[in-house]
Amino acid sequence: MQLEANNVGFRYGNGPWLFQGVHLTVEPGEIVGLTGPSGRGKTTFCRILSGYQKPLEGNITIGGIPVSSKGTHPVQLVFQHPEKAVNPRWKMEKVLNEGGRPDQELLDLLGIKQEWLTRYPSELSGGELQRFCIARALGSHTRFLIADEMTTMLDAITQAQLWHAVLEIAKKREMGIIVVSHEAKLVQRLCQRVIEL
Ligand SMILES: Nc1ncnc2c1ncn2[C@@H]1O[C@H](COP(=O)(O)OP(=O)(O)OP(=O)(O)O)[C@@H](O)[C@H]1O
Repeated sequence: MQLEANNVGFRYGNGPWLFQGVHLTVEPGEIVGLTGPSGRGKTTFCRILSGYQKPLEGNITIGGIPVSSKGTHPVQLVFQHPEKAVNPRWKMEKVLNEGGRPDQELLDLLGIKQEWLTRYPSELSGGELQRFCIARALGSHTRFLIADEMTTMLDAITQAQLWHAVLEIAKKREMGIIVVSHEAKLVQRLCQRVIEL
């Protein structure tokens, strides 16, 4: 079942249109890059694809059917700032289980240590926290993952480790991925095709 953006347009309030008439199709298992200059609306588009924001024009479908607003969204978004994506008052075990308990294999692949589970978000590094956000996004209902500058703040070794884990899971589950990144080399290496917003 493919993910489709059909003729999507959006603007904030009465401001100028950020984009209009955007078409995008992502097949299961496909890895697609999304680039464009800063401020063009990539993050906004990602939020629309993953159901956080309604498009003002057009719609988003999976397998030709509009995505239901009920239940776990099949398109999950991981973005650049993990500290903004977690409840600071929840211990990591609770954060992790928000989308259903991930299996141990996934936690091991992402290098999540048991001892981190009893800590609060403020007691982890950005890279450690991002591992949890990725694990949470990779729940069993996820069909498409959107990685919006997901590893931008990480060192090269951690970046490679996390992408290795995500690609392995994606391959196993035939999950599609949209990669948003300013790092042209990363996009080139990971993606089968790249579209410009
Ligand atoms: N909630 C909001 N209300 C009003 N304007 C907003 C809101 N969120 C974002 N914008 C504006 O919309 C434009 C697009 O923002 P967005 O974050 O989607 O762009 P982007 O392409 O992801 O940028 P970058 O590459 O710098 O991350 C920007 O000019 C931003 O200031």
